[in-house]
Amino acid sequence: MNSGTSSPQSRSPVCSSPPKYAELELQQLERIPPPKHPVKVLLLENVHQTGVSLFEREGFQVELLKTSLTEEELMEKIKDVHIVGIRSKTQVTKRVLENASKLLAVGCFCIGTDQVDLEAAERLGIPVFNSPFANTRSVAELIIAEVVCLSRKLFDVSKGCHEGRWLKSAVGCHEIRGKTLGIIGYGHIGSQLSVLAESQGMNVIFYDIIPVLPLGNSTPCKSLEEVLSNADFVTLHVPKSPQTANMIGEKEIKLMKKGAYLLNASRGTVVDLQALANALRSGHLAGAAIDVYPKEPKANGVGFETPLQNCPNTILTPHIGGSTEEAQQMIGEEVATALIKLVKSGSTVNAVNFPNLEVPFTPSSHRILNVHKNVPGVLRDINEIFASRDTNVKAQVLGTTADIGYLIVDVDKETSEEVKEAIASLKPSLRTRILY
Ligand SMILES: NC(=O)c1ccc[n+]([C@@H]2O[C@H](COP(=O)([O-])OP(=O)(O)OC[C@H]3O[C@@H](n4cnc5c(N)ncnc54)[C@H](O)[C@@H]3O)[C@@H](O)[C@H]2O)c1
Ligand SMILES: O=C(O)[C@H](O)COP(=O)(O)O
Repeated sequence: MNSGTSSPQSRSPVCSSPPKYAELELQQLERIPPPKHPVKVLLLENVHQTGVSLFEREGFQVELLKTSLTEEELMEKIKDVHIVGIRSKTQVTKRVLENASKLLAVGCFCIGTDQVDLEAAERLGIPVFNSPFANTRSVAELIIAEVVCLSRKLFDVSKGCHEGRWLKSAVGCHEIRGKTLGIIGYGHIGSQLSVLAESQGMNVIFYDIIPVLPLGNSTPCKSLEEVLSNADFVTLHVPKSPQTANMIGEKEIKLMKKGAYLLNASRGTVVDLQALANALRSGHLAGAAIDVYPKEPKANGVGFETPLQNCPNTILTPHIGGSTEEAQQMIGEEVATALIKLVKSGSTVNAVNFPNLEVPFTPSSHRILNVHKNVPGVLRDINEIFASRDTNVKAQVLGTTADIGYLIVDVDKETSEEVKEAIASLKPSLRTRILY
């Protein structure tokens, strides 16, 4: 395993300018006193250097690993970590979270958060952050490229040339203009792709489980089946969920037009790859482009296997939909900024499993945070602790979910360890932290 403290990564010219988004956000935190204790950050899966630099600028101690870790490895490593940053591979399970008594937050440096047990994190008082659309454009562009490549059998003829075979032919090769792209899941990526596809002269139809605004001239369909039976290209942009598990299997592939193409850059659980391989080998489908797999290697190297290997006109990529310098830089900035804000100010804005709260900094205030089980009377008990110590509350904001309450309190006196202990010992308290 390649590891080290803040080991430098290769940087392209597009990433050398200072991150503007982060600058603006972090400037607002400059007046806040630094954290009372050293902050340890563990970053896995080669999180981009922009994130590393932002943490280091705050004086946080960063350890960056190139790969993901197994559950056992992570359980060991996370024990004394305050912030953990992952991408799509690392599974942050309930067991891992229960072993992370110092953990303040999890940062998913990607879109998907299905790799984290969000419910367990919430119940343990740990907010989880992601980057909801920084790699959207990268995925949409990849799909457009693949639609063209599949229509022209580009990978097969290119492979032929590399191997010394000249395979000039127009048979089965088409323009994409006038063809129908069927998008399953019309969220950030699906809708962005819709715009790009129409600009290439494609007709767009789509299916989503919620009502969404059809962009341009795209047409919503009433069912998955309607998209499958009418599209020349079917592309999947749904999240991993129990509803999307194996949503495309033998039955669904049979509904697709003969000679149609299937693309999946969402999650590997969505398509039954053996059924897809059968359809490609039988000639029912004319090609496929697959970026995600039910089981993906935890690090780069050899040994990857899928039933799609050597299927005709089949593009296989190693989960690189969001892997561009632009996307990774933006993700690094966005997620690191959210995590720094959480550490310094308690802000949970954009957390995916937590009440979203933010309280502006006011000089001469002292801030304490408390996460508790959402039961009646907690606020009364906490305020009683302050009142009995002649401490005046200057600002107090509470947000709740069904299970937890998150409280940010600003008071007029520096909070002592004794007061912190009194709050932390309340039965419903999950996590209590003095910020400044
Ligand atoms: N290959 C990559 O590198 C890569 C990069 C980014 C995202 N992704 C994956 O792509 C997924 C989609 O990303 P996004 O940003 O567009 O997410 P999003 O949340 O913006 O959109 C997902 C859409 O799917 C819809 N949906 C959910 N279940 C559905 C179902 N059963 N049938 C039809 N529609 C359904 C939702 O209503 C939503 O509109 C992510 O969850 C992630 O797993 C992969
Ligand atoms: O969820 C995502 O954003 C994508 O799957 C990309 O994940 P990655 O950062 O692990 O490439």
